[in-house]
Amino acid sequence: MENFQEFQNKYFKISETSPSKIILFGEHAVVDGYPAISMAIDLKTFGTIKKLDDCSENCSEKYIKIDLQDLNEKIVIDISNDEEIRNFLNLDVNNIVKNVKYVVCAIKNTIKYMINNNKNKDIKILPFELILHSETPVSCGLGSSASAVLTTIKLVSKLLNKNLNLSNSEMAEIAYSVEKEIQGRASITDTYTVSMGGILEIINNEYITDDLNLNDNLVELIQTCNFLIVYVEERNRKTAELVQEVGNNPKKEEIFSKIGEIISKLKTCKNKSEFGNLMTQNHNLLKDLNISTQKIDEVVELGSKYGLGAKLTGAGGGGCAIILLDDEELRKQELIYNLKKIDVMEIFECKMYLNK
Ligand SMILES: Nc1ncnc2c1ncn2[C@@H]1O[C@H](COP(=O)(O)OP(=O)(O)O)[C@@H](O)[C@H]1O
Ligand SMILES: C[C@@](O)(CCOP(=O)(O)O)CC(=O)O
Ligand SMILES: [Mg+2]
Repeated sequence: MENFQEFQNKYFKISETSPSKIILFGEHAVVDGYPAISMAIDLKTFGTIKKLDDCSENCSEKYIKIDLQDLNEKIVIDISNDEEIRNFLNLDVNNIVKNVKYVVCAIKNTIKYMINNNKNKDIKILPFELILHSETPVSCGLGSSASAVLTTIKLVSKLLNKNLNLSNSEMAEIAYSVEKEIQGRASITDTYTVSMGGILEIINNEYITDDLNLNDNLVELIQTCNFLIVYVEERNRKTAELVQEVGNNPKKEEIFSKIGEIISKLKTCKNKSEFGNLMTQNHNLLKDLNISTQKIDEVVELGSKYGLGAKLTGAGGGGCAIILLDDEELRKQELIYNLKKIDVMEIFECKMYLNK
């Protein structure tokens, strides 16, 4: 009969969750160093990991198994010998055609980080099975990529060394390395927001949290705001493509600096009406960047009519919009009624996520 240690090794199962995010101001411009304001939200990715039977040293077949339920994809990575492991750690994930690249890259970069930072000198890459599921709709501007990546990093680092407690900023650093590797051009916004929780300001690709001098008045104002998240329509392009396209837009500097000016005005913004107005102004600049769609514009119009302002959130090209709600319940009901009339995909109440 197996002893307790053997039993634990065999069935050791770890579960983790991570939030997703909205960008209140500054998407795309933030990739070029302009400021952005983001907030972690309570729509989560869940994951679980367990060791697979680690057959004897001479065993010729060892695998990492990944089950990505939302993508309907199952993947197997061969780690049977040193050469297979080396190949995996040197893998160019952008050669993978399927959408599994974020999670595969997260596993690869976590293992590399642990090896390079000597957190676990004799790190043994054990066969394991990882399962992910997200309540955040995938690829629609709510940072599902960052959320799936962070959940994977938490699980893999814990499984490979259960005494190792990577800090939130270490995990954010690994998560950012993944988004950068896949997007090419990427800011730290999504990965740091889901890792740190709360409200963040990003400037020059560095972050300021609300306990690190982020403008108090602004944080207080945002905390009194009620946002609605509207999943307007499916996005047919990934963030990576949209970011490249915007990067080649000849008007981008002019538009980004106007987005920067909106964020400066935010610092002296006194009330929700002004805040909502600035959101709509930010949206109009994203429209000029050609990343909005007719249906998102319709939702933004409804958001400005029945709420206090609205904009698309994330990379655009479809996906989600956020609306700042009027405090009057009747206006909210009118808004929801009109959103349903134009057949939006889903409506979420927006709750801020704070890291305990
Ligand atoms: N639940 C998930 N499980 C596995 N991979 C996911 C999940 N959610 C997102 N991803 C990965 O992230 C990609 C979408 O990322 P991206 O285009 O940046 O959209 P988003 O705006 O949601 O971050 C998916 O194609 C997939 O590779
Ligand atoms: C467009 C961008 O500013 C945010 C992308 O967010 P999402 O992947 O669409 O959730 C890109 C980035 O900051 O790296
Ligand atoms: Mg993303």
